[in-house]
Amino acid sequence: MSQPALELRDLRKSFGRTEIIRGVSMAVNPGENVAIIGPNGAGKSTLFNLISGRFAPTSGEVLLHGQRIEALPPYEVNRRGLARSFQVSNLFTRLSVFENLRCAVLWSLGYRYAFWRFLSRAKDANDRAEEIMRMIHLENRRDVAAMNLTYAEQRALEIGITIAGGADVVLLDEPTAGMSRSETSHFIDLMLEVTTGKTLLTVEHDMGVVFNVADRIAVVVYGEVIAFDTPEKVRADPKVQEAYLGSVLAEQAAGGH
Ligand SMILES: Nc1ncnc2c1ncn2[C@@H]1O[C@H](COP(=O)(O)OP(=O)(O)OP(=O)(O)O)[C@@H](O)[C@H]1O
Repeated sequence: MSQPALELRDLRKSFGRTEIIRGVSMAVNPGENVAIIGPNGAGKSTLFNLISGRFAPTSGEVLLHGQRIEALPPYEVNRRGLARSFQVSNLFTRLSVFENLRCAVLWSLGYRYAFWRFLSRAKDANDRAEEIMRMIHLENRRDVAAMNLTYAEQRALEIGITIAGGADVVLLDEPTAGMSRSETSHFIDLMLEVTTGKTLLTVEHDMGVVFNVADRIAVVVYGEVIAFDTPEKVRADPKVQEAYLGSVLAEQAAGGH
């Protein structure tokens, strides 16, 4: 068995007296595509914040390729190969597609600290930005300001920015939120294409996407992972049906979201 790409060991987080993450342990294999689902307020975003270094856990461990990272700041976690996108847009709205990508590449290379190195390696950064732009199919929108892109294009650009530094573990927070059915299906294809070979964790509310795309699904309810298994097993799990899926699937079948 290979070493997990990402492992959580009895992770806990309290805000004040309230324990929000209540002993989460899970191991994600290299190249695996894991969806995290659960009711609003269950702690999914908090879990992402703990993994990506935005919050320090109250106790427990986070291991990236076997190395503990729970005490590291986000930029250091990022440097070690874990990147995260946000629910709220992370784009420089007045900069073009290409400029946004180039900023992300330069940032990931650490050139913000050394201007002379920046100059000597600027061509590499430009080449990499062009390459990512092609990967996310935005080469025809190269010089368009991010604020003038369609919503789906903005989300594609965000994925490009997230992977710009070459991270091999990628966390995406609600990547298809706010998209129409057809936008979602295009976007999922793109997401899978650009993250091929990478370990992918998504927080996702669209159960159609989750059950079609994920290798395994972690169900978070009230700060605990109550199930972490293949889509078939999670769907059939009575605990999951009772705590979450029963009501959500009924709601989505009725046309809600
Ligand atoms: N910085 C914070 N300080 C205090 N409480 C917080 C903080 N961040 C989150 N919480 C609380 O932790 C709980 C879990 O929130 P979280 O955003 O992680 O849930 P979620 O599963 O991502 O929900 P959603 O699906 O609505 O995004 C909520 O009750 C929230 O109010």
